[in-house]
Amino acid sequence: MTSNLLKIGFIGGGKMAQAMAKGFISAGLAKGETMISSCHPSDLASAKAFKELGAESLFENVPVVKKSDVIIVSVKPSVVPIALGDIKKAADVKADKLFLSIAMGVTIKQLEQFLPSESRVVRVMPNTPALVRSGTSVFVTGSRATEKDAETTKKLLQAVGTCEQVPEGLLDAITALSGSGPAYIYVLIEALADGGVKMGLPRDLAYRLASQTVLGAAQMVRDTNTHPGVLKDDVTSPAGSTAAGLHFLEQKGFRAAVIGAIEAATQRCREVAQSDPTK
Ligand SMILES: NC(=O)C1=CN([C@@H]2O[C@H](COP(=O)(O)OP(=O)(O)OC[C@H]3O[C@@H](n4cnc5c(N)ncnc54)[C@H](OP(=O)(O)O)[C@@H]3O)[C@@H](O)[C@H]2O)C=CC1
Ligand SMILES: O=C(O)[C@@H]1CCC=N1
Repeated sequence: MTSNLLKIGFIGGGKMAQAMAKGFISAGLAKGETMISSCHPSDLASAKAFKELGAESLFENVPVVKKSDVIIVSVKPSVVPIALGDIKKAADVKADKLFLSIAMGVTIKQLEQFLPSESRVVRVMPNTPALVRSGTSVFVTGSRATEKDAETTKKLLQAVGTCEQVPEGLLDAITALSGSGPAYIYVLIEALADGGVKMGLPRDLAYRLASQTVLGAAQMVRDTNTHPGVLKDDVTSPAGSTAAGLHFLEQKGFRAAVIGAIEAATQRCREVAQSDPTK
Protein backbone atom coordinates (compact mmCIF):
# COMPACT_ATOMS: atom_id res chain seq x y z
CA MET A 1 0.00 0.00 0.00
CA THR A 2 1.54 3.29 -1.07
CA SER A 3 -1.64 5.39 -1.34
CA ASN A 4 -1.49 6.78 2.23
CA LEU A 5 2.13 7.83 1.93
CA LEU A 6 3.04 11.45 1.28
CA LYS A 7 4.66 12.02 -2.07
CA ILE A 8 8.06 13.50 -1.19
CA GLY A 9 10.05 15.50 -3.75
CA PHE A 10 13.69 16.52 -3.49
CA ILE A 11 15.00 19.58 -5.36
CA GLY A 12 18.64 18.51 -5.49
CA GLY A 13 19.45 14.86 -5.00
CA GLY A 14 22.87 15.07 -3.33
CA LYS A 15 24.30 13.67 -0.11
CA MET A 16 21.80 15.07 2.40
CA ALA A 17 18.81 14.33 0.17
CA GLN A 18 19.94 10.72 -0.24
CA ALA A 19 20.47 10.33 3.52
CA MET A 20 16.92 11.57 4.21
CA ALA A 21 15.38 9.48 1.42
CA LYS A 22 17.04 6.30 2.71
CA GLY A 23 15.98 7.14 6.28
CA PHE A 24 12.36 7.70 5.18
CA ILE A 25 12.33 4.33 3.44
CA SER A 26 13.73 2.45 6.43
CA ALA A 27 11.22 4.24 8.69
CA GLY A 28 8.36 3.04 6.44
CA LEU A 29 7.37 6.67 5.74
CA ALA A 30 8.15 6.39 2.06
CA LYS A 31 8.79 3.88 -0.65
CA GLY A 32 11.02 4.44 -3.64
CA GLU A 33 7.99 5.02 -5.84
CA THR A 34 6.57 7.70 -3.49
CA MET A 35 9.67 9.85 -3.88
CA ILE A 36 11.01 11.90 -6.76
CA SER A 37 14.15 13.97 -7.12
CA SER A 38 15.58 16.50 -9.52
CA CYS A 39 19.31 16.45 -10.06
CA HIS A 40 21.66 18.66 -12.00
CA PRO A 41 22.32 17.11 -15.45
CA SER A 42 26.02 16.92 -14.55
CA ASP A 43 25.29 14.87 -11.43
CA LEU A 44 24.54 11.44 -12.87
CA ALA A 45 25.68 9.72 -9.66
CA SER A 46 22.86 11.28 -7.61
CA ALA A 47 20.28 10.54 -10.32
CA LYS A 48 21.46 6.91 -10.29
CA ALA A 49 21.31 6.74 -6.48
CA PHE A 50 17.63 7.84 -6.47
CA LYS A 51 16.78 5.43 -9.30
CA GLU A 52 18.37 2.62 -7.30
CA LEU A 53 15.97 3.44 -4.45
CA GLY A 54 13.10 2.98 -6.93
CA ALA A 55 12.43 6.74 -7.09
CA GLU A 56 11.88 8.79 -10.18
CA SER A 57 14.83 11.02 -11.00
CA LEU A 58 14.51 14.02 -13.30
CA PHE A 59 16.73 16.84 -14.51
CA GLU A 60 14.03 19.52 -14.00
CA ASN A 61 12.67 21.04 -10.80
CA VAL A 62 9.13 22.05 -11.81
CA PRO A 63 7.78 18.52 -12.40
CA VAL A 64 9.05 17.53 -8.94
CA VAL A 65 6.86 20.23 -7.38
CA LYS A 66 3.88 19.21 -9.51
CA LYS A 67 4.15 15.56 -8.48
CA SER A 68 4.87 16.02 -4.73
CA ASP A 69 2.93 16.83 -1.55
CA VAL A 70 6.05 17.94 0.32
CA ILE A 71 9.14 19.33 -1.40
CA ILE A 72 12.55 19.19 0.27
CA VAL A 73 14.84 21.94 -1.03
CA SER A 74 18.24 20.28 -0.83
CA VAL A 75 20.52 22.24 -3.14
CA LYS A 76 23.53 24.31 -2.07
CA PRO A 77 22.63 27.75 -0.64
CA SER A 78 23.85 29.56 -3.79
CA VAL A 79 21.60 27.39 -5.98
CA VAL A 80 18.43 27.95 -3.90
CA PRO A 81 17.37 31.19 -5.68
CA ILE A 82 17.92 29.58 -9.11
CA ALA A 83 16.02 26.38 -8.28
CA LEU A 84 13.13 28.19 -6.55
CA GLY A 85 13.14 30.82 -9.32
CA ASP A 86 12.34 27.99 -11.80
CA ILE A 87 9.22 27.27 -9.76
CA LYS A 88 8.16 30.90 -9.41
CA LYS A 89 8.55 31.45 -13.16
CA ALA A 90 6.55 28.38 -14.15
CA ALA A 91 3.03 29.46 -15.10
CA ASP A 92 1.48 26.00 -14.91
CA VAL A 93 2.51 24.86 -11.41
CA LYS A 94 0.27 24.99 -8.34
CA ALA A 95 2.86 25.74 -5.65
CA ASP A 96 0.45 25.87 -2.66
CA LYS A 97 2.51 23.12 -1.06
CA LEU A 98 4.83 22.60 1.89
CA PHE A 99 8.50 23.34 1.10
CA LEU A 100 11.10 22.16 3.63
CA SER A 101 14.40 23.92 2.98
CA ILE A 102 17.51 22.34 4.47
CA ALA A 103 19.90 24.90 2.94
CA MET A 104 22.45 26.33 5.35
CA GLY A 105 22.16 30.09 5.90
CA VAL A 106 19.10 30.71 3.68
CA THR A 107 16.52 32.49 5.83
CA ILE A 108 12.76 32.04 5.96
CA LYS A 109 12.37 35.59 4.61
CA GLN A 110 14.57 34.81 1.59
CA LEU A 111 12.83 31.48 0.95
CA GLU A 112 9.39 33.14 1.03
CA GLN A 113 10.63 35.76 -1.45
CA PHE A 114 12.04 33.17 -3.86
CA LEU A 115 8.87 31.02 -3.87
CA PRO A 116 5.37 31.82 -5.18
CA SER A 117 3.24 33.64 -2.59
CA GLU A 118 0.97 30.63 -2.01
CA SER A 119 3.87 28.32 -0.99
CA ARG A 120 4.28 27.34 2.66
CA VAL A 121 7.85 27.25 4.01
CA VAL A 122 9.55 25.43 6.87
CA ARG A 123 13.33 25.78 7.39
CA VAL A 124 15.01 22.62 8.65
CA MET A 125 18.54 21.78 9.73
CA PRO A 126 19.03 17.98 9.63
CA ASN A 127 22.20 15.91 9.66
CA THR A 128 23.41 12.89 7.70
CA PRO A 129 22.82 10.25 10.43
CA ALA A 130 19.17 10.55 9.29
CA LEU A 131 20.29 7.77 6.93
CA VAL A 132 20.44 5.34 9.88
CA ARG A 133 17.46 7.01 11.63
CA SER A 134 19.76 8.62 14.22
CA GLY A 135 19.52 12.11 12.79
CA THR A 136 19.32 15.37 14.72
CA SER A 137 16.97 17.94 13.22
CA VAL A 138 15.47 21.26 14.15
CA PHE A 139 12.91 23.34 12.29
CA VAL A 140 11.48 26.85 12.07
CA THR A 141 8.08 27.58 10.55
CA GLY A 142 7.56 30.34 8.00
CA SER A 143 4.83 32.97 8.05
CA ARG A 144 2.40 30.96 5.94
CA ALA A 145 3.09 27.50 7.42
CA THR A 146 0.18 25.99 9.34
CA GLU A 147 0.00 23.85 12.50
CA LYS A 148 -0.55 20.87 10.20
CA ASP A 149 2.69 21.74 8.34
CA ALA A 150 4.58 21.75 11.65
CA GLU A 151 3.03 18.35 12.45
CA THR A 152 3.98 16.98 9.02
CA THR A 153 7.54 18.26 9.45
CA LYS A 154 7.82 16.63 12.88
CA LYS A 155 6.39 13.36 11.60
CA LEU A 156 8.95 13.19 8.79
CA LEU A 157 11.97 14.20 10.86
CA GLN A 158 11.12 12.22 14.00
CA ALA A 159 10.94 9.12 11.81
CA VAL A 160 14.65 9.58 11.07
CA GLY A 161 15.86 10.81 14.47
CA THR A 162 15.11 13.63 16.88
CA CYS A 163 13.36 16.86 15.95
CA GLU A 164 12.78 20.11 17.84
CA GLN A 165 11.13 23.40 16.90
CA VAL A 166 13.46 26.37 17.55
CA PRO A 167 13.59 30.14 16.98
CA GLU A 168 15.29 31.07 13.69
CA GLY A 169 17.98 33.09 15.52
CA LEU A 170 19.54 29.82 16.75
CA LEU A 171 19.84 28.17 13.35
CA ASP A 172 23.38 29.26 12.46
CA ALA A 173 24.82 27.93 15.72
CA ILE A 174 22.73 24.76 15.37
CA THR A 175 24.02 24.28 11.82
CA ALA A 176 27.56 24.58 13.19
CA LEU A 177 26.92 22.12 16.02
CA SER A 178 24.56 19.37 14.82
CA GLY A 179 24.45 20.03 11.06
CA SER A 180 28.23 19.96 10.64
CA GLY A 181 28.88 17.98 13.84
CA PRO A 182 29.00 14.49 12.34
CA ALA A 183 32.06 15.57 10.33
CA TYR A 184 33.95 16.55 13.49
CA ILE A 185 33.03 13.22 15.11
CA TYR A 186 34.21 11.27 12.05
CA VAL A 187 37.57 13.03 12.34
CA LEU A 188 37.65 12.13 16.04
CA ILE A 189 36.85 8.49 15.23
CA GLU A 190 39.60 8.41 12.59
CA ALA A 191 42.04 9.98 15.05
CA LEU A 192 41.13 7.52 17.84
CA ALA A 193 41.64 4.63 15.45
CA ASP A 194 44.90 6.09 14.10
CA GLY A 195 46.16 6.34 17.68
CA GLY A 196 45.14 2.75 18.34
CA VAL A 197 46.90 1.59 15.17
CA LYS A 198 50.02 3.56 16.17
CA MET A 199 50.00 1.65 19.43
CA GLY A 200 49.66 -1.72 17.66
CA LEU A 201 45.92 -2.39 17.15
CA PRO A 202 44.67 -3.90 13.89
CA ARG A 203 42.88 -1.18 11.83
CA ASP A 204 39.45 -2.86 11.65
CA LEU A 205 39.39 -3.54 15.40
CA ALA A 206 40.46 0.07 16.04
CA TYR A 207 37.52 1.46 13.98
CA ARG A 208 35.02 -0.88 15.69
CA LEU A 209 36.26 0.15 19.14
CA ALA A 210 36.42 3.86 18.29
CA SER A 211 32.91 4.06 16.78
CA GLN A 212 31.29 2.00 19.55
CA THR A 213 33.05 4.11 22.18
CA VAL A 214 31.68 7.33 20.65
CA LEU A 215 28.20 5.78 20.42
CA GLY A 216 28.32 4.54 24.03
CA ALA A 217 29.59 7.84 25.43
CA ALA A 218 26.89 9.76 23.53
CA GLN A 219 24.21 7.41 24.89
CA MET A 220 25.54 7.91 28.44
CA VAL A 221 25.17 11.70 28.13
CA ARG A 222 21.74 11.45 26.50
CA ASP A 223 20.20 8.68 28.63
CA THR A 224 21.64 9.10 32.15
CA ASN A 225 20.93 12.84 32.41
CA THR A 226 24.35 13.22 34.04
CA HIS A 227 26.72 16.12 33.36
CA PRO A 228 29.48 15.06 30.90
CA GLY A 229 32.10 16.31 33.38
CA VAL A 230 30.82 13.83 36.01
CA LEU A 231 30.84 11.02 33.45
CA LYS A 232 34.41 11.99 32.50
CA ASP A 233 35.45 11.86 36.17
CA ASP A 234 33.95 8.35 36.44
CA VAL A 235 36.38 7.17 33.74
CA THR A 236 39.42 8.90 35.20
CA SER A 237 41.08 6.70 37.84
CA PRO A 238 43.70 8.30 40.14
CA ALA A 239 47.18 8.12 38.57
CA GLY A 240 45.64 6.16 35.72
CA SER A 241 45.82 6.14 31.93
CA THR A 242 42.83 8.43 31.30
CA ALA A 243 44.30 11.25 33.40
CA ALA A 244 47.48 11.03 31.33
CA GLY A 245 45.51 11.09 28.07
CA LEU A 246 43.29 14.00 29.19
CA HIS A 247 46.31 16.03 30.29
CA PHE A 248 47.79 15.66 26.81
CA LEU A 249 44.51 16.74 25.16
CA GLU A 250 44.28 19.83 27.39
CA GLN A 251 47.91 20.74 26.63
CA LYS A 252 47.15 20.54 22.90
CA GLY A 253 44.08 22.80 23.22
CA PHE A 254 41.52 20.14 22.29
CA ARG A 255 38.57 21.83 24.02
CA ALA A 256 39.49 25.29 22.69
CA ALA A 257 39.84 23.85 19.18
CA VAL A 258 36.35 22.33 19.30
CA ILE A 259 34.80 25.55 20.63
CA GLY A 260 36.66 27.47 17.91
CA ALA A 261 35.33 25.09 15.26
CA ILE A 262 31.71 25.78 16.28
CA GLU A 263 32.42 29.52 16.28
CA ALA A 264 34.04 29.38 12.82
CA ALA A 265 31.21 27.29 11.36
CA THR A 266 28.56 29.61 12.84
CA GLN A 267 30.39 32.58 11.36
CA ARG A 268 30.40 30.92 7.94
CA CYS A 269 26.60 30.39 8.16
CA ARG A 270 26.18 34.07 9.06
CA GLU A 271 28.29 35.10 6.05
CA VAL A 272 26.08 33.01 3.76
CA ALA A 273 22.90 34.41 5.37
CA GLN A 274 24.13 37.98 4.88
CA SER A 275 25.45 37.49 1.34
CA ASP A 276 23.34 37.86 -1.76
CA PRO A 277 22.46 34.19 -2.39
CA THR A 278 22.11 34.84 -6.12
CA LYS A 279 25.87 35.50 -6.33
N1 LIG B 1 25.59 17.38 3.77
C1 LIG B 1 25.12 17.63 4.99
O1 LIG B 1 25.53 17.01 5.99
C2 LIG B 1 24.07 18.68 5.20
C3 LIG B 1 23.68 19.53 4.19
N2 LIG B 1 22.72 20.47 4.39
C4 LIG B 1 22.29 21.34 3.30
O2 LIG B 1 21.79 20.53 2.26
C5 LIG B 1 22.03 21.15 1.01
C6 LIG B 1 22.68 20.14 0.08
O3 LIG B 1 23.92 19.77 0.66
P1 LIG B 1 24.66 18.44 0.21
O4 LIG B 1 23.65 17.35 0.04
O5 LIG B 1 25.80 18.27 1.14
O6 LIG B 1 25.22 18.92 -1.19
P2 LIG B 1 25.37 18.11 -2.55
O7 LIG B 1 26.28 18.93 -3.40
O8 LIG B 1 25.70 16.69 -2.26
O9 LIG B 1 23.88 18.16 -3.15
C7 LIG B 1 23.34 19.22 -3.87
C8 LIG B 1 22.85 18.66 -5.19
O10 LIG B 1 22.12 19.66 -5.93
C9 LIG B 1 22.49 19.52 -7.30
N3 LIG B 1 22.13 20.72 -8.05
C10 LIG B 1 22.93 21.76 -8.45
N4 LIG B 1 22.19 22.67 -9.14
C11 LIG B 1 20.92 22.19 -9.19
C12 LIG B 1 19.71 22.67 -9.74
N5 LIG B 1 19.65 23.83 -10.41
N6 LIG B 1 18.58 21.93 -9.61
C13 LIG B 1 18.61 20.75 -8.93
N7 LIG B 1 19.73 20.25 -8.37
C14 LIG B 1 20.87 20.95 -8.50
C15 LIG B 1 23.96 19.26 -7.23
O11 LIG B 1 24.49 18.80 -8.44
P3 LIG B 1 26.06 19.12 -8.79
O12 LIG B 1 26.84 18.35 -7.78
O13 LIG B 1 26.23 18.63 -10.19
O14 LIG B 1 26.21 20.61 -8.64
C16 LIG B 1 24.00 18.22 -6.10
O15 LIG B 1 23.68 16.93 -6.55
C17 LIG B 1 22.90 22.38 1.26
O16 LIG B 1 22.12 23.54 1.18
C18 LIG B 1 23.41 22.16 2.69
O17 LIG B 1 23.57 23.39 3.37
C19 LIG B 1 22.09 20.60 5.60
C20 LIG B 1 22.45 19.78 6.64
C21 LIG B 1 23.48 18.79 6.55
O1 LIG C 1 28.87 22.06 5.32
C1 LIG C 1 27.78 22.59 5.08
O2 LIG C 1 27.71 23.75 4.65
C2 LIG C 1 26.51 21.82 5.32
C3 LIG C 1 25.64 22.47 6.36
C4 LIG C 1 25.70 21.58 7.55
C5 LIG C 1 26.41 20.41 7.09
N1 LIG C 1 26.81 20.52 5.86
